[in-house]
Amino acid sequence: MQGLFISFEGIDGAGKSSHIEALAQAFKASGRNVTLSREPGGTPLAEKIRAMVLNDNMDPLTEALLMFAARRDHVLTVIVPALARGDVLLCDRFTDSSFAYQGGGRGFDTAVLSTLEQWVQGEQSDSSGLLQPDLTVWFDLAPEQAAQRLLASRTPDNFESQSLEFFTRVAQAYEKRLIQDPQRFARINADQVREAVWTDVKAVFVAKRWLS
Ligand SMILES: Nc1ncnc2c1ncn2[C@@H]1O[C@H](COP(=O)(O)OP(=O)(O)O)[C@@H](O)[C@H]1O
Ligand SMILES: Cc1cn([C@H]2C[C@H](O)[C@@H](COP(=O)(O)OP(=O)(O)O)O2)c(=O)[nH]c1=O
Repeated sequence: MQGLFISFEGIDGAGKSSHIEALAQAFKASGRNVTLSREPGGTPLAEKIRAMVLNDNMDPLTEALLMFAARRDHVLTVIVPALARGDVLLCDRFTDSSFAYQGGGRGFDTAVLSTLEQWVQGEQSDSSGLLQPDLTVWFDLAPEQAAQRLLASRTPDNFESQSLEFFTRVAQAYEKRLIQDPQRFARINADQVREAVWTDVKAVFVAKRWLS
């Protein structure tokens, strides 16, 4: 069976987590092997990098390089092998996060990000160019709403402690990525009760005939 690469995106607090878990269960129930992973992270090396980027102070270039260094290890040791096995790979964040957070949020040069994307994902692809998810599910929620949800839930890290303006830029950068590659994205209205969000998420997978 052909592997499926699905990434999940959105600003912090948009509510990705429980739906990724539910999709993993649904795919397993349909008989598929599922690999669950996340970025930054997903390998022992990349998890060490994750601890640094989420907690240490650094300049935007260092941050961007570390995100892509973690991704390189993740692509080579988890993503490519999982897809070769025919797994459904559910990944909490991928390169769209770098364009959204480093590009949009931090204002870092997106041309440099595109070069890093090419280096890290270029040689893994077939003739079409880059290794990219087959589908990216974008949980779209206003930054004000996401901040409310996070207030109630956890101690903020380097990114979660950013301003509403930062997250507005992150959300705008996601929108730009969607416009550049609309076929790859499913935009979910995350400003609904959890059950309604799940109904919308599930419908995307049913429409693609990946779940019934
Ligand atoms: N539809 C929803 N309505 C209200 N709160 C939600 C909803 N979905 C998730 N939450 C809560 O919002 C917080 C952030 O959700 P989480 O899944 O951790 O977000 P993310 O992984 O996208 O950062 C958690 O406390 C979670 O329980
Ligand atoms: C993958 C990636 C994540 N990030 C940020 C977005 C998130 O704030 C943070 C970690 O994401 P996430 O795992 O969603 O955080 P949490 O476990 O707290 O829900 O890393 C980037 O800035 N660039 C990237 O390329």
